[in-house]
Amino acid sequence: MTRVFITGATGQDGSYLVERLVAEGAEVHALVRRRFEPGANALPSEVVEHVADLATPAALRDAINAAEPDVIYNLGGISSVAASWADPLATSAVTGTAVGVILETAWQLRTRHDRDVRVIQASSAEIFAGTSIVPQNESTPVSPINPYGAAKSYAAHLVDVYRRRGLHASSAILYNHESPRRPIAFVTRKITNGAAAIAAGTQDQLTLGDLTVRRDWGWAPDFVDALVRIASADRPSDYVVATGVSHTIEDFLTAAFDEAGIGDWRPYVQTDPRFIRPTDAADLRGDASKIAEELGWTPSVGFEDLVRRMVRHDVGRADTSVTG
Ligand SMILES: C[C@H]1O[C@H](OP(=O)(O)OP(=O)(O)OC[C@H]2O[C@@H](n3cnc4c(=O)[nH]c(N)nc43)[C@H](O)[C@@H]2O)[C@@H](O)[C@@H](O)C1=O
Repeated sequence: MTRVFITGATGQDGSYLVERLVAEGAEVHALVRRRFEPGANALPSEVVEHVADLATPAALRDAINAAEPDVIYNLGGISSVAASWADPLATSAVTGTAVGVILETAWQLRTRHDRDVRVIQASSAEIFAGTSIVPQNESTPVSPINPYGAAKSYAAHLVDVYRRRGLHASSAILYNHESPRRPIAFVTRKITNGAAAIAAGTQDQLTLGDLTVRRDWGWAPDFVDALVRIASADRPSDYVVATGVSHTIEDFLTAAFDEAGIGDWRPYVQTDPRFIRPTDAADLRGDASKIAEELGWTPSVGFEDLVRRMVRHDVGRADTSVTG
C-alpha cells in the first residue's frame, strides 16, 4: 500500500486529492495547522492527521518522519497572490522555505530507508508572471513579480536542485484551477457567488479589480489528476498543467451572469482600486503539450463548462449572501 503525505489537505486541491487517494486505497497522512481549521474541507475518517505549521521546520520534519511516506504532495502554503502582498515574510516561510525542509527530509528518509521517496511540488504559473512570452512552457524563463511568485520560484529551483541530487522530485506548474470548493477570495468564486446572490436578490453589486487580465482557468479535479500522474511517472520532471486557453475577467463575468439568468453584468459590477494589484500579469496561458505527450494528461472540462458548474453550485446553495 502506498503511504502518502499531503500538505494543504483541507484546501481545494488537497480535498480532491485526499478523496481520490483514499478511494484508491492509499494510506493517507495529512498535515493540518490545527484541528478544526475554520473554512477547511473536512478530512475523511481514514486519514491520519499530523498537526504542524509549515512555518515551523522542526515540527514539519517530525510530521514527515512520523508518517514515513512513499510520496509527499506539497499543496500547502499561502496560495493567494493578494495575501502574499499583505505578508511577504510569512509567504517566504510557508510557500518557499518549507519546501526546502520537505525536500531535505525526503532526501534523508530515502537515504535512511534506501528506498524511493517522491516529492510533488504544487508550483504556479505565477513563476512566469513577468514574461511577455505567451503561452508559457517549461522552458520559459522564471520571472516572478510578486512575493507569492518569488517564493514559488525559489521552491521550483530547490526542487530542481534535489532532483539533480537524485531525488524523485517534480514541480507541477499549475495554472489557475477552480471549482465550487474555491474560496471566495479568488476571483472566479467571487464572481459565481456574486452572480448567484444578485440573481437571488440578496446582493446588489459586485466589486472587482482589473477586468482586462487574462487567465487560463481549468477544472481543479483535472489538475489533481495531473499531480497523481506526475507522482507515478518513472522519471521526475517539471510539467506545465494548463488548458491552453485564456479568457478575460469580463469573459468570466459574461458567462457567469448568463448562467445565473442575468443578461448584462455591467449594471451590477463596479471596480475598486482596492482589488487592483501593485503588479499583475496581463496574460498567463500555459502550453501543456509536455504532460500531454509524456503522461497522457489533457483537461476534461473547458471554460464554459467550468463556469456553468460553479454557478449552478452557487445558485443551488441556500445562502448566497456571503461576499468577498
Ligand atoms: C496560478 C495562481 O492562480 C491563483 O492566483 P491568482 O491568479 O492570483 O487568482 P485570483 O483569482 O485571486 O486572481 C486572478 C486574476 O483576477 C484579477 N482580479 C480582478 N478583480 C479581482 C478581485 O476582485 N479579486 C481577486 N482575487 N482577483 C481579482 C487578479 O488581479 C488576477 O489577475 C491561485 O491559485 C494561486 O495559488 C496560483 O498559483
